[in-house]
Amino acid sequence: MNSVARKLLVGGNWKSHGSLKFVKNFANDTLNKIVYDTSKVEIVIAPVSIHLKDAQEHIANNIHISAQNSSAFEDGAYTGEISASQLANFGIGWTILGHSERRHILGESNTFVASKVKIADEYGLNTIACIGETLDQREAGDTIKVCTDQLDAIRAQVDDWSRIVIAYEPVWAIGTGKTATSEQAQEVHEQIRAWLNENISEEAANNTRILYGGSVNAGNADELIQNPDIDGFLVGGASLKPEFESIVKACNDVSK
Ligand SMILES: O=C(CO)COP(=O)(O)O
Repeated sequence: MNSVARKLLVGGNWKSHGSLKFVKNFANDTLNKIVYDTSKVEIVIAPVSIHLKDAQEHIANNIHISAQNSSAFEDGAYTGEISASQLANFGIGWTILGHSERRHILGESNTFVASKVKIADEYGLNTIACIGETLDQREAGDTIKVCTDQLDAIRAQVDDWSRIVIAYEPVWAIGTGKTATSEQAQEVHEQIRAWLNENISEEAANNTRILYGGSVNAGNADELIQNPDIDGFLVGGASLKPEFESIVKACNDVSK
């Protein structure tokens, strides 16, 4: 594989947090003031869906707005769902799919997640596809198998990987304060890239961003981003705080 410069990506997954006041204040006080090189770093912020319009209105600074989910179905009789076509129509260019909270709390299967990625791709949305193992799976030595099974399910339905960003989020590191060590994260990212090379294409392996997520904060971002296969972060808790700026800065300042 050639080494190519991939644009780094910092995603803020706000989960089911925030209010309209928070969206406006955080946009004005933090997000819109972040100084970064847009040729090097991309920022994507994902508020809850009823805050998307306000996020579009208040968040500037070349920051993309993302949904936190999109439907596995087209428009139709699917109560409570928001379709990829409706998001695209609303001017939303990104969606987060397969987050472990949806896989584990809401029971989304690998195949169901893959159906969502397929439809999102058909409507031109960029997808941050989340994968990752539980602690039990890691301790059983199944980390790579779990991750590649999740990726295989997407591969079975999606040919074009150019709009897919992968987020490796070990479930045991999410919201726990336990970050994967730099070595643990790099090891998995390297194997995900090797999977892309073998199963999608060399081009996909070279170009696909692989983000790390799980207790990323201002204190560990500098070290994690030094790794050759870590192309940015998907940040939960720290993306709701002013320290998000330092995480973007860590990506902006790294030389790879
Ligand atoms: O789930 C995550 C991002 O999608 C990570 O959450 P935390 O950064 O809060 O651990």
